[in-house]
Amino acid sequence: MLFPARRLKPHPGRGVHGQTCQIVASTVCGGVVLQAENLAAFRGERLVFAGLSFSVAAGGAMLLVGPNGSGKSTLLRLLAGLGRVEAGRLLWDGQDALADLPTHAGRVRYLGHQDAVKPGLTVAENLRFWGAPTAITRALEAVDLARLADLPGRMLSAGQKRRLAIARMAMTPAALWLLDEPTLGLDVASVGRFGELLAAHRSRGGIVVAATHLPLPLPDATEFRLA
Ligand SMILES: Nc1ncnc2c1ncn2[C@@H]1O[C@H](COP(=O)(O)OP(=O)(O)OP(=O)(O)O)[C@@H](O)[C@H]1O
Repeated sequence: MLFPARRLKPHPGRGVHGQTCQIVASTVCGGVVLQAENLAAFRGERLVFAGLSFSVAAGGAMLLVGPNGSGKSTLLRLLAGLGRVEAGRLLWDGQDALADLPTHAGRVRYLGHQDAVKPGLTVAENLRFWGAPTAITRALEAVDLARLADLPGRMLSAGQKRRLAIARMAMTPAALWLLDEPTLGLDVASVGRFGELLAAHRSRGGIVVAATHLPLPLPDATEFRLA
């Protein structure tokens, strides 16, 4: 079902214009902005939200907050190119972000509720698709899992699985990190290490959009509330 944008009530979301891109590397180039204009989405037959508008600039972060069922995960899926946009537009650097889904997929890392750890592979083997051994070691050190590198994935605790998922996300450069309750199950030290990865990503001009009910180590993030 198509939903005419002009009938959708705008959401009082705030735009964000964060730092400019500091490093033009294999991640993000300067001035990139993620912009949503009057987005609407259904889940099943139900309109979950409509009229969502916001923007996040390179180096910026936005926290999606709101009660259970308000559509935070739905919005993240939509930003990842995984959901259907019923109305409105998602722009990347001024262009339709979803016109070329493979290109969009290449700029996105999505950390959802599932950690996608393969139980029969070791911790290190779980990352081997994503980089060379040195990069794997670095990524495991960043989440303090290096000493468990040879342990089968099935033997990890919930928090350790989440740390492995974070390591996988951080291994390959991508401009846009989409995080759904990323710190669920993490201990205090792991949240601190995750904060360092987030800061490094943002200092390279990366963008973070995160849905959460918990405090996140994202200084200066703008809140975007879903009703
Ligand atoms: N697979 C699905 N099929 C149909 N409806 C769904 C599906 N997944 C979620 N929904 C509905 O979409 C709405 C938004 O759900 P969503 O998961 O986006 O909310 P949320 O804000 O992330 O919630 P929470 O804070 O509990 O994680 C809810 O009403 C939910 O019942």
